[in-house]
Amino acid sequence: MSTALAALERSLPTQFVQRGAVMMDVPILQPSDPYLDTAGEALRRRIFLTKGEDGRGLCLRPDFTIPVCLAHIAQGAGLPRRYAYCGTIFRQSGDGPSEYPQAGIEDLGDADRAAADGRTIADALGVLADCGIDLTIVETTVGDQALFEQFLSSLGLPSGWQRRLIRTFGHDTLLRQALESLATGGSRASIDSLSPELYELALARDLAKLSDNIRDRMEEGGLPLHRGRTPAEIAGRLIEKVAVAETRLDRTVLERLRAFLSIDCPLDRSVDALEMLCRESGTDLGHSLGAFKARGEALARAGVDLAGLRYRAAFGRALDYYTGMVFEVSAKGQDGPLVGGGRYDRLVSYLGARETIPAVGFALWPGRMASIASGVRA
Ligand SMILES: N[C@@H](Cc1c[nH]c[nH+]1)C(=O)O
Repeated sequence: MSTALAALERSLPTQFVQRGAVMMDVPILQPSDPYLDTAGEALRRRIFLTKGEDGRGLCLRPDFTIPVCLAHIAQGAGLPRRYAYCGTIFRQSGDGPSEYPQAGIEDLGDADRAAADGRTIADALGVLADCGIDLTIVETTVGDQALFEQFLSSLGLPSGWQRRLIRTFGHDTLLRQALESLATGGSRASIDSLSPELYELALARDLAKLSDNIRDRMEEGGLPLHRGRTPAEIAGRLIEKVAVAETRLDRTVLERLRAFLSIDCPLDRSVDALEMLCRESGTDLGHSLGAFKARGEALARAGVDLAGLRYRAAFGRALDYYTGMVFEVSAKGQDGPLVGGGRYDRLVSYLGARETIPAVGFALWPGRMASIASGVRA
């Protein structure tokens, strides 16, 4: 290990504790289901999977966010609480290494979401600076999953399309392709093999008749039996699929979506840009825009210069658990982020907590930091 990396790994826990976090150790071997359900396509493919003696799916931890939340639930600790970690994560990669150091802070249970978001970005930048990274050579990009979802719902797209677009958020190419098929009705191929009878019932959104028809076909053995899916569930999906395939987006709606996605400006100008778009297109971003503004103010109060951050409406992170702010810090000219993080308000209850727990965090990549750091500050 390089001496720069070893020095970083020694200093990061102290820096986290100074920022009010408690260090947490989590096992390397983790249950795989939470990752398979929430990690998003890009990460899912890179997970090292195995099985326990009892057949339970396990994996080598591909990040710390999920294990930290699971450990928090298991310990039943009080909230709010900031957890920190520094250790190895495992992600398969074709040519490069598959083990990397990762360190970070997860902030659980702070109901003041704007303040917690602001503190997260401020801490991420503060830690980089304290590790000897010149902040003039880094670029911070901020996006907002909730704002994107709110904008989609304001367009009145069928829910299947909204879900499809939400899944592509954070993958620029997939998002472009999805917009392309929305413009041309290009996803019809996905329903070409559907029988005319099923197609008509799905198009008419006749759930009862469609379910009956599917049940009959299943009983006759005409359709493969999907383990665990009822005829009504299959019918519901089919209705959605046909609606998605049949939607060709109205030009003006598509232009509004493209105009939103093309917003790319310094963060201090983002509220003006969003408000102008809303005014021009008659869109109401409601509560999400309010939360976005409050976050900007909290960031400024936390000492972050908003003019130095970039807001990109199409910026998302390729993990499915995010629900609000997402961000990355990268060194200009270097591949891969130094820091990545965001808000994930649904994850902790999904993992088993009884109540909804607001949560936000960031992870640092010490290997990348070591190659550009000029030395940890004493
Ligand atoms: N676990 C995420 C980063 C993160 C921490 N907290 C929230 N997001 C990653 O590995 O990219």
